[in-house]
Amino acid sequence: MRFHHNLVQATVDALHNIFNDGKYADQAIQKILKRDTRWGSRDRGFIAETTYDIVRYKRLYAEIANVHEPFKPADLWRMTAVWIVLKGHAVPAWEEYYNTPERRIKGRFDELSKNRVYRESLPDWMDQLALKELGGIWEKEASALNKQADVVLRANSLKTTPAELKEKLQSEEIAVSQHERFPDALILKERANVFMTQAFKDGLFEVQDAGSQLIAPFVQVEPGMRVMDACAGAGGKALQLAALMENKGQIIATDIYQSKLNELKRRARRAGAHNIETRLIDSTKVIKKLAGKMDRLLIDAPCSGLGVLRRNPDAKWKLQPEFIDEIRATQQDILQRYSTVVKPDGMMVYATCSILASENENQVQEFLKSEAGATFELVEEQSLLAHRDGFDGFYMALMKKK
Ligand SMILES: C[S@@+](CC[C@H](N)C(=O)[O-])C[C@H]1O[C@@H](n2cnc3c(N)ncnc32)[C@H](O)[C@@H]1O
Repeated sequence: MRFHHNLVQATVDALHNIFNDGKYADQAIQKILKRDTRWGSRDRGFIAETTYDIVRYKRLYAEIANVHEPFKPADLWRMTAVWIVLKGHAVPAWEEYYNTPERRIKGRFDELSKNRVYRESLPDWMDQLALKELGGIWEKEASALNKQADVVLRANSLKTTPAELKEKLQSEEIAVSQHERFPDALILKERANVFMTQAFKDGLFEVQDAGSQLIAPFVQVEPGMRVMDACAGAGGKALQLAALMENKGQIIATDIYQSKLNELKRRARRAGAHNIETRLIDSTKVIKKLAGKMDRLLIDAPCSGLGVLRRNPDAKWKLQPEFIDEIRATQQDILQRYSTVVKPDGMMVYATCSILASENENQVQEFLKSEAGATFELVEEQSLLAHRDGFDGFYMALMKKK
């Protein structure tokens, strides 16, 4: 493989923004990619994938390169040299790579790989917490969460079918495959910028992981129902709920951030979803007004995001144990307060993109034992794990109001 100095320089700059300035990896990469309009898709792919790879394996690469945070530019260059050697490529004869100790790098890799926290590049606290909660399967899950995630689309049934979309994408030179477990999902055979396609501009699909696509159907909505999507964010699940409801009935999408709800409205227009109404949660009144009125409630709760590390590897370095404690309290509070909107015989789904029992099953059990939860019964639980199911990690519980 032939390396280009300006592309590695761009990678080093992106890493600086992520590691030293605390920027989110996706945003830092998007910004760097705007730097040179002459870069083609291969160049862009190189910068994005190399940056993500080094973010994923930060602890391992930093240890091998013997560098420490905050990283100086020379340290980041050393980490890219480690990446090049471990990928089996010849190190370019550039000044930054002068005297790269290739044999030592390989030796250190073999030595450090015996220890999971280095091999899978994990903070100690995260490794211990996940081991405590997941037991023996953590080993395999940690490794699966370090694999690059597929790009998965959800065909928007308000406008198209998966078969029709597949053809349209093919005409735009994007090849996709289908998966029997995920009926609306199309998986890209090769990475591409799907947001540039006409099919996207026409609202024929959304980018949504296959695991995430199982949550809205789990809510068992029907056309004409009144449904609340309590933690709607920018609306990934709300748009899918609208499609499942064939635009009939009402979806009340709430969040504590107006900016996310604005983005939801924009996406809904593109998708042709007309039955979504957004409401900002800026006081307790919003929930009180809806008490006992909803046929269905979806709580797609804020969580640690440990199930989606393949997509957000920088979360390994940004997450703190205190945040997970706080988010657990928020999850229980949301369950307690929002569950009041469900009418008798109505149903509620609690979902997260976490793989920790303390954010999932244990939260549901705690809720069911509480006063608010005593009027609900658990119908079904489902969880997805990256190593077992091949997609992101998710949890969902369906509860019925007695
Ligand atoms: C997992 S994300 C939602 C993703 C979204 N449902 C989707 O499918 O794209 C969780 C959301 O909960 C919101 N949130 C956090 N605390 C909340 C609260 N107390 N009430 C409502 N939403 C809240 C966050 O702003 C965030 O958008």
